[in-house]
Amino acid sequence: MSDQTLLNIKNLSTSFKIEGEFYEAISQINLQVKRDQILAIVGESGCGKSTLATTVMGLHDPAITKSTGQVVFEGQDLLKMNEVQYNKIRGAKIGMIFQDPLSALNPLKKIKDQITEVMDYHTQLTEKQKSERALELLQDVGIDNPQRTARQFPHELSGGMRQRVIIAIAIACKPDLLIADEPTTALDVTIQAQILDLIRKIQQENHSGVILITHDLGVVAQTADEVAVMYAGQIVEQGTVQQIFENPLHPYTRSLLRSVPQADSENDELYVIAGNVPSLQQMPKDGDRFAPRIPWVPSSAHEKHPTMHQLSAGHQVRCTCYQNFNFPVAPKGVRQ
Ligand SMILES: Nc1ncnc2c1ncn2[C@@H]1O[C@H](COP(=O)(O)OP(=O)(O)OP(=O)(O)O)[C@@H](O)[C@H]1O
Repeated sequence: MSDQTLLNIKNLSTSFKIEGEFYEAISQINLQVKRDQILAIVGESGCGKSTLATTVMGLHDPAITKSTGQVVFEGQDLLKMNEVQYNKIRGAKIGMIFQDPLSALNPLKKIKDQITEVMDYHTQLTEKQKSERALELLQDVGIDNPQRTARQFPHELSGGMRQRVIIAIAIACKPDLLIADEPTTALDVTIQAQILDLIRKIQQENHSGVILITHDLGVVAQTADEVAVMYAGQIVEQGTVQQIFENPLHPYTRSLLRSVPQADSENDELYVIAGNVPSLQQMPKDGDRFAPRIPWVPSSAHEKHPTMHQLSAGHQVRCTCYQNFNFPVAPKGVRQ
């Protein structure tokens, strides 16, 4: 493990209690995040991306959630921490940017007070210093008139401005690790690009590590260094952004890539991956979890209990099924 590793997730599984039984939402996750690196986690809705983030942040109710494995952050296993210990790290060393800025902000508090609040908890700064820092942060995240925005309430700001405020709060204490869960989903494309540039800029300035959660491969291509593709609670492929985009191997990665609209092929019908991500109670017990959605591939092509295979430095794929087929995503003429 390199010295630059900030977060080392080992065999992490999280289960939720549903009607009295626990069901796994993420299974045996192994991932590392280094300083100066943006790791994207990509997959359709329901694949477990947010569960992974909220497990790292320690945001689950222990009465209905069980996590096993390790989440080693700067040498300490977060899963072993109590709430008091966790609170010292959350917001200070690990910052989180949430998907929906409107619900993440308090509608009744002015923007300045929402930014200084996190400093009340984690710093010894005076009131004056905190106010100055709040204005500085608003400026850092590209807000033109920080004094005015500081006095406003969330509903007075546009979606893009609110997301900038959320980022200001997340970076107020210069965290080593930033977790951004679908940070641009609610924004239009131009603002989306600005917010992604901002996250990249902050990451470079602070030498932090970033986990960027998204269902959007365009966002991944534009922002990430490393990519982990998740399907049904498992990582199915992992590699650098070049490895994943230039040599995708797992049929799920290939399907996701095929379903991205291409600017240069207007006439092609957009590929839609048939079926749905299974619910936790209906998770396949054997075989590749994606197999039911590619029924033209015989089950003999899949490993009974698929494991990760190292293909080249940094590039791993689950299941050996990619070896037997040069997967067309769906053979021509197959009706989905
Ligand atoms: N508290 C919970 N109790 C029971 N099931 C849950 C809970 N939270 C999430 N799940 C289930 O776990 C699975 C993974 O959900 P998760 O939200 O992590 O996926 P996701 O990839 O982040 O999707 P999205 O982008 O829609 O948030 C889903 O089947 C979801 O219904």
